[in-house]
Amino acid sequence: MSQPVTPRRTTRSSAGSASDPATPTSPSKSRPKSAPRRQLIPTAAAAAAAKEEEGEDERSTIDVLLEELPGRRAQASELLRLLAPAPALPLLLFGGASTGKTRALLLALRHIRPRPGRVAYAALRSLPSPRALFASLLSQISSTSSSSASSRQRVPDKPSDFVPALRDALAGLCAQGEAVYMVFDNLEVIRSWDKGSQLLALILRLHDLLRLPQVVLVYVSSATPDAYYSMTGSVEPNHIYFPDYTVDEVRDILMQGHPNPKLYSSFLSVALKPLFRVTRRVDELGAALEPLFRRYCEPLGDLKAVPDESIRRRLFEHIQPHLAVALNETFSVPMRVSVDQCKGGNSDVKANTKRQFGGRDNMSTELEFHMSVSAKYLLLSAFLASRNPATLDAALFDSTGGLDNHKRKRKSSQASMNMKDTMAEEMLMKGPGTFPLERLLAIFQCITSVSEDALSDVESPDTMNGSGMTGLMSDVLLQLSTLCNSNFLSKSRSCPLEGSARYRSNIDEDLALKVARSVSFPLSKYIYRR
Ligand SMILES: Nc1ncnc2c1ncn2[C@@H]1O[C@H](COP(=O)(O)OP(=O)(O)OP(=O)(O)O)[C@@H](O)[C@H]1O
Repeated sequence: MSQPVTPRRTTRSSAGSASDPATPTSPSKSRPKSAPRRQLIPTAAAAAAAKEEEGEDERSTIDVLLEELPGRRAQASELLRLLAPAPALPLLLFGGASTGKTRALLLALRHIRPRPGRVAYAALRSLPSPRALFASLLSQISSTSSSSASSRQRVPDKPSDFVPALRDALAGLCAQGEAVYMVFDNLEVIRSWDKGSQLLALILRLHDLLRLPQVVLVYVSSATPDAYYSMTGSVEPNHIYFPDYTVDEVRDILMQGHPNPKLYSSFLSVALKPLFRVTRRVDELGAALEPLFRRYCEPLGDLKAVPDESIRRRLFEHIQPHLAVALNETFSVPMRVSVDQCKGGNSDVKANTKRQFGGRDNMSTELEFHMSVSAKYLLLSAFLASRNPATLDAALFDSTGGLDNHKRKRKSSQASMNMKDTMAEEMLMKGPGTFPLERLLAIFQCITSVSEDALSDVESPDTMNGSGMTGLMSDVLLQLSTLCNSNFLSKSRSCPLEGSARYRSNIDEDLALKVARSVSFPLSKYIYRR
């Protein structure tokens, strides 16, 4: 896969006459004026030189790093290039969930080998408040800083007090002249905090505010550089994009270090694609595939056996029904494990913090982890039924259940603008509408029939008989009552005229889009907009 490569920006060692980093606490006063700026961070350069001398060893550690990051070769090389020697600008790693940003960064830092205590890592998902963030960073820095005053200091409550406290704590470390890496992982979490936008702007301006060139700020986030830097007015950081993995990359990741690669590869050729349509997240896929692989191996006496064509066929037939069930089941990811493998150096600290992951974006995370595929489709159907006027159902779905763009276009061009405006206004005033069970089921059937049929890959061509869809429909009523109990839908009392209950969706468009994304359903095409 071709990856975008970020051109390297000026580094401190090459920056020459970049802005004066001197601060009251900086060692620059004692430095002879003629000293080149790169001497401020001699260890990075020295380490690089020492590493070069190591020759063979060095090459092999880079190879090891790249091997530990299948699908992220370009990003890993770029990380190494941009992290050492310490760059003049902050670095932003961005991309979707579970695209390996944290893993790549931790492995790269392990490779760079900053001295102990020279990485401060804030796992924002595990930090509940600004104060907890301040405390975490200050304690990590102060524990190694020689400044005894900074280790005794109070944890600031206000962001405005945090910056001087941080500078004070960092000054001790920077005086020793080496790079200090400060990482903010899952930066977007800050937005959800009280007055989060202000704090976020401040965190992103730390580079300007601290003016300590030895401090390398690394931001890890799902948001793009423009999203953050448009609000700070600061210079754009160096950035590295982590795109979603392709199915082949996920296969390489999952195959890593497997004791029986031939057997596992034949299993993945059957099981990975259908699950990949439900989620692209490596951690979720790993968790969902593990029990399936045990099932797959059941008919085998010897787990070390290399399966021939006839065994593969037998195993395929054995796993097929389990796969269909798994697609409709809960995904559960017990714990993030990547950082476990990043043992050694400073990454242990980070591993622990990362594993405490939980936190603030629970709602969407829980959804991704614990809602079955059919429940997701049902929720989407309910959202559409509440959101769209019933009169548009016929135009939105064709006779085979799909979205008939042509028909929809013709219809909408026939409808008068006035009618549309009134309808849209009414919808806005009334909020989400109620709908009967029959309409919900009709929409459910339509969208499940046109969605990228998640079950098609499970069925071999000669056994394709729609049994998967029957499975998807079979527990709909049960799912419906679960969704009502969990307050995603509400059920009103029976309508005196119709004599049956009506339902209403309680979720907003953002959440609906998130659910739709997780099953690759093009929801926005079905949402009525004026
Ligand atoms: N290239 C890879 N090789 C091996 N495992 C990987 C790779 N990429 C991701 N993973 C695994 O996927 C999970 C998530 O990875 P990681 O935490 O690095 O993603 P992330 O992009 O930081 O996610 P988020 O934005 O949600 O924090 C981890 O368990 C990690 O081990």
